[in-house]
Amino acid sequence: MKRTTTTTGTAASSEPLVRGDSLEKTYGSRLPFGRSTPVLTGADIEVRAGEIVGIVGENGSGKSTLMKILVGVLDHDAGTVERTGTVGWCPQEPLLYDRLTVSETFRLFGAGYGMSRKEIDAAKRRLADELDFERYLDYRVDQLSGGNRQKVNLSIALMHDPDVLMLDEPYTGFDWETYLRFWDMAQDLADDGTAVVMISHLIEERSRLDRVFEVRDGLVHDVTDEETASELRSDPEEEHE
Ligand SMILES: Nc1ncnc2c1ncn2[C@@H]1O[C@H](COP(=O)(O)OP(=O)(O)OP(=O)(O)O)[C@@H](O)[C@H]1O
Repeated sequence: MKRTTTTTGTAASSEPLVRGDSLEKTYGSRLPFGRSTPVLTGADIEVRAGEIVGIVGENGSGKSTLMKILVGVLDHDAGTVERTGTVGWCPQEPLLYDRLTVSETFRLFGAGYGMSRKEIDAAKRRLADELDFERYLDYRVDQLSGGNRQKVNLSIALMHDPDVLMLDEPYTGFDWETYLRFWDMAQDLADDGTAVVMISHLIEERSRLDRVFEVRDGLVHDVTDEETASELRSDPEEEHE
């Protein structure tokens, strides 16, 4: 099974790696005669190499829908998506097989990514060390705690060193230390030229994001400058100046 979506071409620094233009998506009703739900009505977004981009917005505004369309796992009704390079996706709900062990999970996804046995093993050791789950490598996925399952979910998205990393609230269930380690990893990846796109709900982490896009009323708004302005407004030191 493959989680990557690949097109030809390599990522030059600060070139757009993912671009969505005029994206539209309406979900059909789950009930007969029920109402359909228009979610995106002409959304534009561009993500460049080496930046950490946050996608924010109210519950139900369409953040996950937008991300799934950019990853390529959900069809859109209109508009275009362009991707360059490989994509890693960490969905909100882990898409893991309960009956496989953690090591077997790495082997399965690594094979899907086209990695050699040696590369898979190296990635597994590195990520298990960084996210501190070495002692669970022989556990079955259904025996893991929620936080450890999420660590595996994130590692699977990262293991093939993708050019673009799409993360849907990747730290749900992480303890504080793991959360901080996660951010170090995200920063290191961005420093190496990976484009990191993250759905975020935490005001606290806005300062870690290079750009912030808000999904609102079916569109994507670049609110980076508004965020910076509101941060300055709420900075007590600024107020005393
Ligand atoms: N498969 C589906 N079928 C029908 N409606 C859906 C489906 N998936 C999502 N929706 C609806 O589309 C809207 C956007 O959902 P989405 O999950 O993209 O929002 P979100 O911004 O990621 O929300 P949250 O912050 O709660 O995770 C919601 O009204 C949701 O109920």
